[in-house]
Amino acid sequence: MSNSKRHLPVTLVLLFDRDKDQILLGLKKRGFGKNKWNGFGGKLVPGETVLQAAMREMEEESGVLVEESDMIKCALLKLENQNEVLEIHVFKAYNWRGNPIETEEMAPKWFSTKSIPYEDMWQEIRIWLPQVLAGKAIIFHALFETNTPELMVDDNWAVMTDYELEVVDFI
Ligand SMILES: Nc1ncnc2c1[nH]c(=O)n2[C@H]1C[C@H](O)[C@@H](COP(=O)(O)OP(=O)(O)OP(=O)(O)O)O1
Repeated sequence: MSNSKRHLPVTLVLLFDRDKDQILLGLKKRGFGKNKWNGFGGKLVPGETVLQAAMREMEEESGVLVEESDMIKCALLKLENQNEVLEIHVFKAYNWRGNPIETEEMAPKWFSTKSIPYEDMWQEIRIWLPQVLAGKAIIFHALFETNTPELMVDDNWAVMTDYELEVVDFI
């Protein structure tokens, strides 16, 4: 991987109801990734840590509050194209406060972990999410070819050409 490329950190939070064996996903209503199901997250605002951004984006997009101590880092995704590297810091959580609500950005819905709508999600998630569902912590690095002038690795424009997935003890 080239270190000279711009690195863009973003967050992603996956909420799990262990009793029902369900995961909370949101249907993105606007902008980048519109009409895809995903966890909740986004870009950092200046001065914010990754963890603070994860908590803020979770609450803004779903109405659900996850305490810092309940955020469990479970994956680091490095999605690289010819221009930059999108670094997605993924947290899982089993405890939260509040009920998921529809927001301007996301429409939330609980899914059984056995019927995740992979066909309507980002192309890379079907590779790494099963590892997280199996309780593993992972580092995932994928290369994309894109014809867009800047990131993103939007699969309307980009094709994943290679990837490696490493199971780790701690991220
Ligand atoms: N392949 C890919 N490209 C881009 N983003 C993602 C993926 N896979 C993913 O899982 N994601 C995640 C990473 C983030 O959680 C979101 C994208 O964040 P985005 O909605 O652009 O950030 P916001 O800060 O919320 O931006 P605004 O929509 O408010 O402008 O998808």
